[in-house]
Amino acid sequence: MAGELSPIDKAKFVAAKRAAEFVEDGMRVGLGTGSTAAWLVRCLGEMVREEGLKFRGVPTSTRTAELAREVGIEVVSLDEARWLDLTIDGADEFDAELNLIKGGGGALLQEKIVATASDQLLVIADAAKEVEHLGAFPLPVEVIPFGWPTTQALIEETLVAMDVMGRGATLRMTGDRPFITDEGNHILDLHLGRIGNARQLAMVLNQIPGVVENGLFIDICDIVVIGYGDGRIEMRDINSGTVENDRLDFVETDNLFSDLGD
Ligand SMILES: O=C[C@H](O)[C@H](O)[C@H](O)COP(=O)(O)O
Repeated sequence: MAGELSPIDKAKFVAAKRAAEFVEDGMRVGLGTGSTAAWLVRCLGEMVREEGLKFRGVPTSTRTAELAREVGIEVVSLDEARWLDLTIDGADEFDAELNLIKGGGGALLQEKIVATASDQLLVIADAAKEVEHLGAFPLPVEVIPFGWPTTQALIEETLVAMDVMGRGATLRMTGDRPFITDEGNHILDLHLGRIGNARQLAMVLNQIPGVVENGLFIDICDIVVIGYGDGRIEMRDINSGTVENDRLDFVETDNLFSDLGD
């Protein structure tokens, strides 16, 4: 139950719980991927079951789609929804301007498409995800399997030319096989350390043949809801410049906590 959660899970949970309050009847909502987004999906499922909330969710991965259906959310595809009122998703890093690194779970492509098709992107994160400069978290780049070593070499040449080489790129693996995304692609993780000009890097990477998308989300996120292990929540809105502080008391919620992980 909530009392048994680690501080990091409590932080993710309170951020997710607060963000779920943004969802209103009739909305079309993008549902992110990852452990924090899984908390959100569980919270929304509870609101559907207990409070009769009626909304349609567009998942950003097969994992999220399965969980959303499991908890009772009406799932529709982006093709059906076309445009979304709101997307709520996690992030691997965010900076003061709410630029993000995403894709630690390999879902960056669908996440970026869904976020860009939304009126608002709200990111939920524990406080440890905030950074001064993006790049300590390896930057995921989705590449098509055909000729991926050549694509990797081109990316590394580009990084050298931009003076952001770090420790180069590695192919993401699952056991002894390359990781495969929902779109059938591979992921190269770029170990950069610090990204000076994230906007420029995001654009340059997508020019390289074989690159499908990169995990830099620049000027896409509107609001971040930051959770802390003691129940505190900080909400920053980049458009209005407002910062709100709140606190959430933990309650026993068997339905939410019976199935940890994502
Ligand atoms: O591909 C995965 C996503 O971008 C996730 O939202 C991101 O990796 C954060 O995941 P988590 O909430 O598990 O830290």
